Amino acid sequence: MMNAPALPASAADYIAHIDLAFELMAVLDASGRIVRVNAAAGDILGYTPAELAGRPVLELLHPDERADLAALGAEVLQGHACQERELRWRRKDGQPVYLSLSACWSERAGLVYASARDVTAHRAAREELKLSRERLNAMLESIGDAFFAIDRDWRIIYANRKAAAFIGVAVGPNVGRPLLDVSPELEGTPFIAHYRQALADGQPGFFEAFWEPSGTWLEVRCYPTPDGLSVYFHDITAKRTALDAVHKSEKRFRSLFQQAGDSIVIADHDLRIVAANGRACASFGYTEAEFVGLPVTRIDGHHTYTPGMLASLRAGHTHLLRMTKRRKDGSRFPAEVHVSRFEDGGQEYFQAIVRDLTEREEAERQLRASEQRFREVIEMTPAGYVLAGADGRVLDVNPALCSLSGHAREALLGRTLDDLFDTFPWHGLAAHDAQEHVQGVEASLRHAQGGHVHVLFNGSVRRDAAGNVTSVTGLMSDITGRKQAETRLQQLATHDTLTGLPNRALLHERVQHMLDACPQGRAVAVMFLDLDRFKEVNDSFGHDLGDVLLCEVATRLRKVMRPGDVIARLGGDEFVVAAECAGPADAGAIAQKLLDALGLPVRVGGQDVNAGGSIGISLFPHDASTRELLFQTADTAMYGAKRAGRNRYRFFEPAMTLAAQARMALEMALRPALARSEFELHYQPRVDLRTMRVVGLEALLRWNSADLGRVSPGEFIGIAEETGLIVPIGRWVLEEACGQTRRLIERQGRAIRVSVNVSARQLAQAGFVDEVRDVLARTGLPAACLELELTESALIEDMARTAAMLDELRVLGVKLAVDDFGTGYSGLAYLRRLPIDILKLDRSFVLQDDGRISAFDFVKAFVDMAHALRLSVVAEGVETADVLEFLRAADCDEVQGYLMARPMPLDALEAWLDAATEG
Ligand SMILES: Nc1nc2c(ncn2[C@@H]2O[C@@H]3COP(=O)(O)O[C@H]4[C@@H](O)[C@H](n5cnc6c(=O)[nH]c(N)nc65)O[C@@H]4COP(=O)(O)O[C@H]3[C@H]2O)c(=O)[nH]1
Repeated sequence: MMNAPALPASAADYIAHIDLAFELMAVLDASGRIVRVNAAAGDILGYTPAELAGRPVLELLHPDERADLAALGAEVLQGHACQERELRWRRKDGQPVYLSLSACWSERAGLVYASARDVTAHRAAREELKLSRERLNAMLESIGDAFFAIDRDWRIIYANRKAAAFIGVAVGPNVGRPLLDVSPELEGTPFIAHYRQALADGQPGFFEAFWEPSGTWLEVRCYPTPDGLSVYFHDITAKRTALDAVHKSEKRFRSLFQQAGDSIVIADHDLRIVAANGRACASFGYTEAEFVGLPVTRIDGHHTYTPGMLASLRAGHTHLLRMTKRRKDGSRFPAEVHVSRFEDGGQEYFQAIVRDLTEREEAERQLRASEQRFREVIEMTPAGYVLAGADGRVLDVNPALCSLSGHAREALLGRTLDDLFDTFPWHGLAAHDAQEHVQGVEASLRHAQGGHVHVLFNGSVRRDAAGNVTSVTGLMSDITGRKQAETRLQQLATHDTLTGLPNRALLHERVQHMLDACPQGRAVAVMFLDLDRFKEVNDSFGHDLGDVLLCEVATRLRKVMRPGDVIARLGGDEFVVAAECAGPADAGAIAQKLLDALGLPVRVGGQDVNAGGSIGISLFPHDASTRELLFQTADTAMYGAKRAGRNRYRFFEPAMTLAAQARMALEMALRPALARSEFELHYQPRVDLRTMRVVGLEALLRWNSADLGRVSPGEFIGIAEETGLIVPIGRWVLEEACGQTRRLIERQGRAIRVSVNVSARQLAQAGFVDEVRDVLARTGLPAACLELELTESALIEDMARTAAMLDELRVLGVKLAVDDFGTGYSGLAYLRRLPIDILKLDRSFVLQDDGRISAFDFVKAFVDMAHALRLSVVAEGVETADVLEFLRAADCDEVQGYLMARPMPLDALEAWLDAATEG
């Protein structure tokens, strides 16, 4: 023991007392050296107090802890007391010992007072407790179930992770919090009710409940503990789902059983019914209760479950039977029964599924009746019917198809549709995507005798569930008649009915096609052909024979032209020919061939007639670049040919267009000419050949156009006739001629006959006779002084009507002359039927083309014949004395011509007459 400051006596007592303490108590100086320790140091550290006195306290400490103690010592020296700091010390025997140290600094004493409690055992126990808690936790974490514990205040004491996953109770942060704060969803659930119950009763609880938030079924066990409540819960969702499924399936099965469309009856080993569904009750008339215990024979029309069948059922077979079943009221019904056997719970059962066939048999009966009706309809229908399989082979036909095709039924069966039809309208029939139906398709059926029959085909296919064609049905009606009518209609619409040649519409189409296809360097010639003498033939022989001529012309044109060429008739005597050729030379050759063909005489009405023709040619692309222009120019060229003297062909020339334009200008000028008083009459005397006295005058129209100057009748009369202007002009001429002649007669004091030209258009006017009568009445000219000159063609246009009209004129007293006689086709014979007085021989009748006088005998015979018919003969265009003599010798009656006088105005004529009379 070191020298220590003396303690007061009471302190000695105190020390004695301290020595008795179990705790180690020590006094240290400021440097940490032990001043004094009590006796407990021996027990705790193994040192006697003497051994420890004077030693630095740090030496007693475990080396690891020295730094801590040094820091602690520094704090204590600054006046901070140290409380219960656990530090590891080392006993004298080297064993560690844990001391809980408290120390304080006494400023006054300049000493540190320290006490230390041996906590080694306590610390070991604490460690042990901690370990055991960790083991428990590990165990609780490792169990598959969820677990949590709450105290009596419902505060969470512990929750494993599983529990957290289930109820949202996280382990760490929520320990100590009230359960319902952490998981408010629990409120009002069976869980809370059960926990309360267990806490209240002190009895463990067990229940299953559904935990909505996680969608899980939980099996829950809760155990009251002294602290509160421990709760385990186990996820039984899978089990519950499986159970539910079983329940549901059972329920479904039950409902299926009950609601099955067929009756289901289950019988036990003794063949007594143990169950029957709703349908069975409805079908058989028993209630479910009545069924139970009923022997199956009560519902069977006859005994079904024979030993043989039972054995077969027991061998695992099922049976499908067609039988009669019996209801409770004894009535019976046909049924199809499916019988089987099964075991349940070691018991044997028989099940019968009974399908009531009453409706099906009725439906089958109706189907048979409907099939029968269908058969009858098919047999009777006039439409051909064919049924073929997927391979197109004929399976069935009706009599109509036999008669349509000319084959017997047996000959048709087994053939393919392709054999049957020339062209079968339905391609790819067997293909998956073949059309379901075809309707109104035209097809051509092969006939047994060769040839084919046009039919209108309707068909449909049948398919199996996989969409494959299983059969084909077709119905067809004969449309040969309709087809012929269509062809005929087509022919009529595109062809001329008389000659069978294409008409205008088809001509346009064909020529257009030719133009479109015309190769570079080639040409298309379009020729307009007009018969020169058709009108005369028609007029002379009538329309029927005119038609004969047209047909003959068509035939000849066909013969001349090649197959690819186009020949058409536009109407009347107008034909058009079109051909592809090299150029003008070819076209000319073709035209000449045509003219040659037309030049040959045609036998019409017992006479040879020379039709002749005029052809206008236009060449594509030289003359015209479009079809329209090509036709126009060919037409113009044709008029050119006609004007050039007929029976010839002319190529189109641009000048022709000018001529046509000139003609148009003439027409425009002619229209107002009458109103503008541009006309006047000239008169040409007619002389009696025997006396050479003037016996008459011919009134000849003259036009002094304000625009065009003097225009000769040869230029405008034709246009006036074509346009109909000749009617009012002719009326004016008649009135003017009659009036002037009456005044002339008055002045001359002798009868002079005036001859007025009347055109066919005038004669065709219904009121012509009245017009003549009125003019005579108005002008006062005696009817005998008026002679009407009519052309041959005007006379014979409508013979019957003309004859009647001429008779009326004759009755009036007017003389009738036939003008230009000899230029037409009329023979003398027809004149006998008409009241004609005078024949005016055309100049060409007397003179040949080259100016030579015709054969005397010919003219003489003609004049004699006219005289025999009591007709006087006037010769026109007498220019020379030779001709005059010739005519005199031929016994001609009167003459007219430049030799005597030219046509002249009235005043000049009067002077001429006066001079002649005087002469
Ligand atoms: N080369 C020649 N010719 C002679 C001779 N003597 C008379 N002529 C002409 O011969 C024509 C006779 O008249 P047409 O045959 O009736 O022929 C007439 C007649 O068909 C028609 N025409 C004239 N005036 C009328 C009329 O008022 N009404 C109708 N519808 N036609 C008329 O016009 C035609 C031509 O009349 P024009 O030019 O006046 O021509 C007249 C006349 O001038 C002759 O010696 N040599």
